[in-house]
This record gives sequence, structure tokens and C-alpha cells, in this order.
Amino acid sequence: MSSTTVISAPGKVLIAGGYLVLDPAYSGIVVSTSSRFYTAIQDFFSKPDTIRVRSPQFSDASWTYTVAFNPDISVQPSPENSSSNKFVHLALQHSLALAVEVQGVARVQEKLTQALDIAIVGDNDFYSQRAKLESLGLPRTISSLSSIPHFASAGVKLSEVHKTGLGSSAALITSLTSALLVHFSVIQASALSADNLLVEGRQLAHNLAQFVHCIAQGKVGSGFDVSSATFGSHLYTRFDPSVIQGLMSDTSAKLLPVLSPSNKAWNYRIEDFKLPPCTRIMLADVDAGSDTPSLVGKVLKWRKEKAGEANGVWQHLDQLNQSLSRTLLHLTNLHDQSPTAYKNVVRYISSLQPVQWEANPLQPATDQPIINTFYQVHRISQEIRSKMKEMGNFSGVPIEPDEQTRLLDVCVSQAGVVGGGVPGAGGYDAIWLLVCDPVSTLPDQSPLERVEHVWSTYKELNVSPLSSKESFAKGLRVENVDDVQGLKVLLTDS
Ligand SMILES: Nc1ncnc2c1ncn2[C@@H]1O[C@H](COP(=O)(O)OP(=O)(O)OP(=O)(O)O)[C@@H](O)[C@H]1O
Ligand SMILES: C[C@@](O)(CCOP(=O)(O)O)CC(=O)O
Repeated sequence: MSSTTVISAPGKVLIAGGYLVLDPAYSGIVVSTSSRFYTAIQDFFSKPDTIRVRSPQFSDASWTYTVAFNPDISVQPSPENSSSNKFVHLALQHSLALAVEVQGVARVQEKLTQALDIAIVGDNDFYSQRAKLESLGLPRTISSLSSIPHFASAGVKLSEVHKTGLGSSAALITSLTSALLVHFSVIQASALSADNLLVEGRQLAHNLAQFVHCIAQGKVGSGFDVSSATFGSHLYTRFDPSVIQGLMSDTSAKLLPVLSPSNKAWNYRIEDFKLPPCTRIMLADVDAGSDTPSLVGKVLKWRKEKAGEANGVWQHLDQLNQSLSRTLLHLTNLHDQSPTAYKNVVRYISSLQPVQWEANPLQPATDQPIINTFYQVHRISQEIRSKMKEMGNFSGVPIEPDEQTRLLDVCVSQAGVVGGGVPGAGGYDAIWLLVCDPVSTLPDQSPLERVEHVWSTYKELNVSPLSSKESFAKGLRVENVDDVQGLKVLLTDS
């Protein structure tokens, strides 16, 4: 077997900044997840200029393409394909076109003298595992999820799968286009090492993925999902959509002048962010579902029509979102200043409800500022929830519907739960929580176990956990096949 290029990209959770982040005046807090999409590219023995793409988790999910050079490069789906995949097709077309612009036709043709086999797989979290847990007779807990094999077959077609909101299309596009850039030597694999995020290769990968994702979706969103798939957790401020508007309407135009990192029109901003030590994000898929584009359309219509009312909400939320990111980052500083006091506090508040955290007058003075800062995070995240709900009430959109409010209220009053909310655009389909994650809480339950118990026994909504944590690997990552559990068996050995 010849060498295999494997590139992964993480999923995302927008914990603050939904709707605001569509406007370049505001930023959002995006956390990248340990759940990833993987693209593996190998040579295989078939006709030259042929690319076969497979998604082995789904039925009817293999697509063959022919690459023609006449004289411009074009990637054509085979008439024998039994389904189409616009996202995959556009990723191939534009990545190869960019490769031709950078490397010249001859080098791209040379790489295609052997056909390519491309396998795309997403960690189980991207797709709801509720039905699988039920069929295995397992409770809806994180430990049950670990008994499902990696990259489990969904048993359905892609068009029928129940997604969980982690941004499957953005992670898929970012891993696929970047794997093609590396395989065709447009960028070096070393450009994707974690040491320095703002290197040109990674930026080119970002710009290409943003463009392909926009064109596949038929619209320019804020792009926080592709940005976190590329750079990991950060505070995101969007790029001006005009940078790719020309390419969106004239797809035969040259890509490199627009997508090059030296094009100053790419004015997105990435600022460092990570969740504090000894905490963990918990995510749940709520079996109700919302149509994000229609929520966005209605909220933006209201913002246009009732600018005065909306601007007040936007300003207030912006203040809160900025305080949240500052306060979370401050916790990391407090940890670094006094790791022992910090760990003691986390253990202490893990067994108390947030309203009790500040109540002990005998708390050592070293612990007070740490406890107060954790309580600030709780308070700010609660205020963000209520402002987002107000935004929903004003615009007639269920951003934090009453059902989710009841669920979140139960969750955030558990001992050791710092805060939570509805991610991204909100709606009925998911929640996030930040919980204390101390080394041990024995003989007490841990906050994670308490939340799992609430979720698995909750009656009003069917709540199913995801196993994702925050990914500290910064976005795109070069993988070694043998290190990715469950991947090797899905690759061809032809
Ligand atoms: N494993 C996969 N293999 C190939 N294509 C996939 C795969 N998963 C998703 N896709 C592509 O992404 C498309 C789904 O994109 P869509 O924008 O609807 O999802 P999304 O908003 O990213 O979903 P979510 O955020 O809930 O994960 C599918 O129609 C398919 O083209
Ligand atoms: C509403 C919005 O700000 C966030 C949508 O996030 P999500 O897809 O619900 O995670 C839209 C966007 O940023 O593109």
C-alpha cells in the first residue's frame, strides 16, 4: 500500500455569540470538539484521472469522479453514481483547481496517474446515537457511548441521518479540502503542526474551506464553524463576505488571487481562547430538532425592522459575551498563579449548587477570588441565556424555548455545574453545559455523573449525551493511520 494522507478537523460549539457573530462588529466564543472528521487519501489501482470517494458509515455513499483537463480542470461525477454529494463534488473541483493554479497542470496530472481512493469518516458524535443506545438496551450516558464501535455504521443514507449540530459539513469540507491540498503538495503537512497557527499554509486551507463551504451551502454564513475546524477553539470575528462574493458568482475565475493569505480582504480575526482547567464541556442532543436557516432569517428580519429594539439587545449581549470570555480566561490565569488553591476550589464547588458557592465566610482568603470568578461565570452565562430568550421572544423565534429553559434550569442548579445554554442559533436541538471536572469527588458523585443522571431520566424531552470534550489540538491535524482507532479497517488495501 502506498503512503496515505490523513487529515482531521474538529467539530464546534458556539457557546456565545449566536446571531451576533454574523455581524463583523461582534465576536463569538467557539469551542472545538474532540470529535473529528477524518479524510484519508490513498492511491489505488484503477483508471488514471479517477477519484473514488467513500463514506463507509452510510449506505449508498460511494461516488466516483473523472478529472478532465480540457484545458481547464473539471471534476465530473460518474453517471453510474447512485446518489450525488454536492459538498464532496465542490470540494474536489475547487481543491484540484487551486492545485493546478499553484503547481501547474503537469504536477496534478502526474499525481492522478494512479486513481485516488478517499475515505471520509466522522466520529460518532456528529450523528445521533440515541437509536443505537436504545437498540443495545443501554442507558443514555457517556460511558454507554464508549461501547459503540468507532465510526459506527449509521445504517441509513446520508440524507436520512439525524445530525447533532457539531457542524458535520464544515468539519468534512475542512478536512477534505485540506487533505487534498497536502496530498497535491499545495501546502506542506508541517503547515498544520500546532506550533504556529497563523502560517500561510493553514490560512490558505482556511480560505479554501470557507469558500467551498459557502458555495456548497449556497450562502455565506459567519464561518465560525470552518474557522474552528481550521484553528480550534477561539474568539471569532467574521470576514467581510465581499471577499468571496465574486468567486461565488463566477466559479470559472482564478482562485488563488482571492484565496491567497496575502489577500488583505480576508479580515477575519482569531483570538486565543480555551476553557478553564479542571472543567469540561458537556453536550446533549435533544430529540426535537430545529431548522437553523429559518431561525436566522426571522431573527435578522426582526433586527432590520425593529433596529432600535434589536440594537439594545445586541449591545447588551455583546457586553455579556465579552465578559464571559474574559472571565473564563481569567480562571486559567488564576489556575496558573495558584494551581493547588484552584484545584481545591474546584473540588469544593463540585459538591455545592452555584447559589451556595460564595456562602462560606470561613473560606480561606486564597480561595475567595477563585470561587468568586467561578460564580461570575455562572451569573454571566445565566444572563446570556435570559437575553437570548428575550431576543427569541422579540423576534418570534424559539431561541431558548420553554422546554429547553426547564431542562437547562434543572441542569444548571446541580452541584458543580458552572453554566450552560443553547449553542449557536439555539432552538430545540441541543444544549451545552460547563461542569467542574475535579480529579476526584469520592465518595460523592461527580458533577458529570449528576448531569448524566438528570439527562438519562429526564421525561419532558429525550436527552442523549455526546461524548465530546474540548479539543486542545488546534484545529486541523495531520494524523497517522495507526493512531486513529477504527480507521485502518475502513481503508482499501488494493
Ligand atoms: N460522512 C459524510 N460523508 C460525506 N458527506 C457528508 C458526511 N457528513 C455530512 N456530509 C455532507 O454534509 C451535508 C450536510 O450538511 P448540512 O449543512 O446540512 O449539515 P450541518 O449543518 O453541517 O449539520 P450539523 O451541524 O448538524 O452537523 C450532507 O448533505 C453531505 O453532503
Ligand atoms: C446563528 C449563527 O450565528 C450561528 C449558528 O450556529 P449553529 O449552526 O446553530 O451551531 C449563524 C452563523 O453564525 O452562521
